[in-house]
Amino acid sequence: MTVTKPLADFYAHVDANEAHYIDKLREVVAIPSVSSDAAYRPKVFEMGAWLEKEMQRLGIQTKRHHPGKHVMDGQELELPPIVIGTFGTDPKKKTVAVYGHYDVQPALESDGWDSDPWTLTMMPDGRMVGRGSTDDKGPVIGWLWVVEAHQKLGLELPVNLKFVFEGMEETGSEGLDDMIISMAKTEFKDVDCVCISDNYWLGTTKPCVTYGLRGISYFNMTVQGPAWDLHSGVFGGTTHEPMTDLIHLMGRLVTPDGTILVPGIMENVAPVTDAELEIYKKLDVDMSDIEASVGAKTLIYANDKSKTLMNRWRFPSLSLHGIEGAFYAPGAKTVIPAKVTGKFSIRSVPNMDPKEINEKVSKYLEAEFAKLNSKNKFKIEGSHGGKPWVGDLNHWNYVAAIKAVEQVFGVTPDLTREGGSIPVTLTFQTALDKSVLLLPMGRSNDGAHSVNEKLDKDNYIKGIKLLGTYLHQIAAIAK
Ligand SMILES: NCC(=O)N[C@@H](Cc1c[nH]cn1)C(=O)O
Ligand SMILES: [Zn+2]
Ligand SMILES: [Zn+2]
Repeated sequence: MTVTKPLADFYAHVDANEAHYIDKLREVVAIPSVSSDAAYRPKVFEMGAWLEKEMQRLGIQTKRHHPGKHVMDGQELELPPIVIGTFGTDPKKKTVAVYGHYDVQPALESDGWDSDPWTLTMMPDGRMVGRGSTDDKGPVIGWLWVVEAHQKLGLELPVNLKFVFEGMEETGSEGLDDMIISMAKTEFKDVDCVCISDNYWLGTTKPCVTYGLRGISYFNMTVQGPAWDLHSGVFGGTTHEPMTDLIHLMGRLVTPDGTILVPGIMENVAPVTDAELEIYKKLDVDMSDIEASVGAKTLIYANDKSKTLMNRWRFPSLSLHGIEGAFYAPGAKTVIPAKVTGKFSIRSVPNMDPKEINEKVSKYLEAEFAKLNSKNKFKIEGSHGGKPWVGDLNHWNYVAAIKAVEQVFGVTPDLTREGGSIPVTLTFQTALDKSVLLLPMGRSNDGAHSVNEKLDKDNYIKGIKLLGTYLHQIAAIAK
């Protein structure tokens, strides 16, 4: 594919500024903007302020939207600002809305990291290791470098941009949906399409364009018994133990082969069509890549690529995440915890309704708890959620993204769905009535949410080129 002079200049500039982009990634990784932990909330604000300052330096007009307060860990906390940026308002140009998040998942070196999660560590093979490198700080700042490169080159950006960067994505995107809905006819009235770079390639070598996400319904169930923690030598065998009840209930949610045991949960999942089966058979995925991302030979359908991808993308799954209040430190403390909270989530797919999921899960667990004849107290609560999303692959937004991948990488991208959730995606699509697509920067083995999260240098640099090329393609196609 021929590359126009402005894009050739843009690519050369991006290559020449690699060290600057890496320095900036180092700066943002060093801000532990963990949204799920009250103790880190000032750091989330610091990261929002960093972005705002950087955007202002580039001449992007910024506004802060304050979603208000929420309660976390028993504390009332200010929600971090949603940073809205406007770059260009030329009515002759298309306006592309770009969404990303500046919060990250928690990370402790003791979880098994090989280096400090908050120090970007450059590996000889090109991996840049650090929390948030791929999810989602690398892609978020990548958009800024597209603007910066055009400015430095004196090149006009062929589209207007509307940035939406939030600091609560990893913890339920509180306040974001309401903001987008309320500003659909004002702030976002000129938006023509939406692009989100916050997911991963299917494998490690071929880029993709993504048109679907699963939804999520996250639950906390609490069993409370004794007024305080007890000595198991004194009270073991004489009192109902919260942990025993909880483990029983957690074991009633899902089988080891992933079958969800909540009655009726699969009712609304559309049956797989023959046409769909064909799509999955044709997908070019290497099972060993998926196995390598797991880091062990534990795949349920190790020899069946279609089943593996369908269970990731188009069937629901239920995962058990943790138990708050349980003893988990090294050593042998003989405690009976007084109160424990089990955390689990269901990834949902089209036609499943979050309200119905909540009702079915609550009714089932309450009935299962009643069967235990325990004198402990039980409570089940839905904490946060989001609906699944599927986009229209035939829209010009997708044509532009596919062409951009072909131009930068010389291959036609995989067209993928994704098992993770970005609740705002569907909100953008429905509230603005515009096409939304996902254009990822990172690879399948980046380890988002896991230990040793990384972004490969090559993906970062080519990713910046990809995001810029996509904007040029939008301008060229959508005239
Ligand atoms: N990169 C998207 C992502 O990681 N999304 C999270 C969203 C979420 C929901 N609850 C907690 N985090 C995901 O887990 O899919
Ligand atoms: Zn993310
Ligand atoms: Zn994430």
